Formats: sequence, C-alpha cells, structure tokens
Amino acid sequence: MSPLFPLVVDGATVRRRGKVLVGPVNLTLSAKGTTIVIGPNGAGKTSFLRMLHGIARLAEGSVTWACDAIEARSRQSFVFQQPVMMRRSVMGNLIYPLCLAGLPRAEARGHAALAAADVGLDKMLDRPAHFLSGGERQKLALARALITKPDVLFLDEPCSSLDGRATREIETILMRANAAGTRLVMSTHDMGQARRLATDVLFLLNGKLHESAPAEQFFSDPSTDPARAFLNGDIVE
Ligand SMILES: Nc1ncnc2c1ncn2[C@@H]1O[C@H](COP(=O)(O)OP(=O)(O)OP(=O)(O)O)[C@@H](O)[C@H]1O
Repeated sequence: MSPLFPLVVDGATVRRRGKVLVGPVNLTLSAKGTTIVIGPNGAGKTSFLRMLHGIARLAEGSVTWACDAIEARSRQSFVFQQPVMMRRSVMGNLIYPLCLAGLPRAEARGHAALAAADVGLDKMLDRPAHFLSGGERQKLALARALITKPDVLFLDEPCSSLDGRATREIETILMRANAAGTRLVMSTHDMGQARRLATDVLFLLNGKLHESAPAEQFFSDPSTDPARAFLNGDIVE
C-alpha cells in the first residue's frame, strides 16, 4: 500500500489578491480509484488541483499526506492543460525526470524507450518535442509524468484540445496507469469522459466543493440542484 495515502484536506483555502479561488475544502482521499473533478468555467478546478499538489500557497488550512512532504512530492506528478515541453527530443524530455532523480543516463534511456512504446511514441524518440502534434504532445506529457511511476497523478483537462480518437488513446493510457497502481485525480469538461473514467466525482462551484460522491451515485442521483442542473447541461452560476 502506498505510504502517501490517505490525503487529508482540512479547511484548505487558496486566495489571490483577497479573493478566495478555492476553499475552504474538507476532504479525505484514499489510495484507490479515479477522482474526476467537474464544475463550470471558473469554478476553481485548476486552483483545486494545484492546491492538492502543493503548488498553490494556502491562505488557511492544510493539505496533509501520510508521509513527509518531500517524499510526498517525489511520489506525485501533474499534467497541465497545455504541457510545457523542453526544447529537446522526445527522448530528452522523457529522460529528464529520471536523470533529475539520479538515474544513470544509459539506464534512463532504457526506461524512456519503454515509456515511449507504452504511449505509441517509440518511432519518434529522436524528434524534437515541439514538432509533435497536440495529441502526441499530450501523450509525451503523460509518458513523462508516468515514467517515475507516481502514486498519484493530477491532470488538468488533459484532453481539452484533442479529438475523439486522441482522447480515447489518452484514456486508455490513463486506465492502464490506474490499473498499475497510479491514483488519478483529473478535471474535465467532458461528461462522457467523466462517466467513462470516474470512480468518484468532486463537483466544484464558486470555489467550494459542492458535492463529493461515488460516480454511480453522482451521475444517477446528484444530491444538489446545481449538480443536477450542471449534468443536464444548464447554465450553473
Ligand atoms: N492567479 C490568479 N489571480 C487571481 N484570480 C485567479 C488566479 N487564478 C485563477 N483566478 C480566478 O479564480 C477562479 C477559478 O479559476 P480556475 O482556473 O481555478 O477555475 P477552473 O474551474 O479551472 O476554470 P476553467 O474551467 O475555465 O478552466 C476564476 O475566477 C479565475 O479567474
């Protein structure tokens, strides 16, 4: 069992220039599953994910993993909506986190070749990352995030600019990573994707965690009017 979980979020709040972006949030996350974070534009999904990952300064409360903060950080990865690629080859991007963790370069290259094959980029190892298509970039971002075998992977709308086929390919990679032991916490606007992937759902509205429920329950019988309206495609403010 991962020493990272449970994650306990206690009254955590992020503010910028006096405005509450998210919080106060109270939540406990256990080691298993895929948590999907949904809510209208500006609800605070990105801020919430950044807060859990520890890259948004807390104004109040705490976000506590079951191990110390340095170990917790080394066991997490984050995939941003627009992933930042280094101006290096696919191989160069993939070996970077491993070399940073102290792995000898030759060994890192071996792992990178396997990671590229896992996401179907094995024929593109020498290609400059900024020549990749949107879908290929997102696959590279995923492979780079997964190469350290994180216990938890945060993803902020990773498929927002991808077509159906690329989205399916990314979902397959995510489900495989989840089955291999990486817990997923991911925001999406795509309700089809949320239904396909979620074991549990967090519904955010105006920076507040409005509803938290197992996926089946949330999609069949949400307990609040705003969540029901959101699922119906109505405008929720
Ligand atoms: N650094 C910042 N300073 C001030 N306000 C911010 C900052 N970052 C985000 N916000 C505001 O906080 C609110 C929540 O933003 P956030 O990006 O977390 O929402 P979101 O649910 O991810 O939105 P979207 O679905 O549009 O991506 C928005 O009103 C946004 O304008």
